[in-house]
Amino acid sequence: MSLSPARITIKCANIGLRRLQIATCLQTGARALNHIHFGNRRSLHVTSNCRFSDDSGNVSTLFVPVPVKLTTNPDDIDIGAELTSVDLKEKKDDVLQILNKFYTKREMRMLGVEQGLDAHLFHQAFISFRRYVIESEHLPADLHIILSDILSDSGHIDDIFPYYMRHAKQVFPMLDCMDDLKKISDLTTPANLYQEARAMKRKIIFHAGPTNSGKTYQALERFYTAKSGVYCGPLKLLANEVHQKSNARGTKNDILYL
Ligand SMILES: Nc1ncnc2c1ncn2[C@@H]1O[C@H](COP(=O)(O)OP(=O)(O)OP(=O)(O)O)[C@@H](O)[C@H]1O
Repeated sequence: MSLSPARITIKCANIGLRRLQIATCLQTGARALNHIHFGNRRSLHVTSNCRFSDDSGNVSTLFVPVPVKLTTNPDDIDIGAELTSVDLKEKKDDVLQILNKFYTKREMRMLGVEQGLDAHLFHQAFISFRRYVIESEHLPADLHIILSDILSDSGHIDDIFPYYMRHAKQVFPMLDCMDDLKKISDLTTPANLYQEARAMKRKIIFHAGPTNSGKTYQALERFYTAKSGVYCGPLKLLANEVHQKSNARGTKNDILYL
């Protein structure tokens, strides 16, 4: 994106709050930060004495399962059924039994944990997987064959795991990038963030003072007269106000809502 005027007014919306919530939980394993608000124009207040509504205090409850599309076109060729001559829909109850056995196996849970699925995620992914298997018009051939083999006692229930996991990663795509997610959400050592920017020689003027003492006023006066600058504000209204005032004073700037 190219922004021609030298000034940009940014309104920081809620986009960061969920990240902060996840970050805090990932780092501390603590309860969610349910109240985050900007009390005045310069300070971010965080209240951390609230619990998750389910009271589990578990970061995985923050991840919302992605619905997986069922295969619903009955005209598509069911390769699995053609190869195995087994119609899984006719054996729905048996398939359900197999899936439920799979779900209750401790070894499967432990394998799940190794892949980043705690009890909550394992359960959520299983509900989606079971629905996918039972309600799809037909299944991918490999999964169909595995289930047919298990039904005929020539396969083992544990063989389901890779297919369950493949599904789980569709339901929870973050499973493939949990390490990266933890890294970018790491707010525990702010001094190590933005190393390139910190390496630059910069002059930082910190305005401290009581409410209504003119901190924003002084900073904005400097903003209006500087060669370039960015104003970041917590409210759309504030960003609009600064944007309009700045333009009215002949200091052209763009506004960007995040
Ligand atoms: N030197 C000044 N000349 C004219 N008006 C001023 C001056 N300093 C402050 N004001 C006005 O006083 C009001 C409060 O100032 P400002 O918003 O800058 O205070 P603040 O310290 O940033 O407050 P807060 O802590 O609530 O954010 C504003 O309406 C501002 O325009």
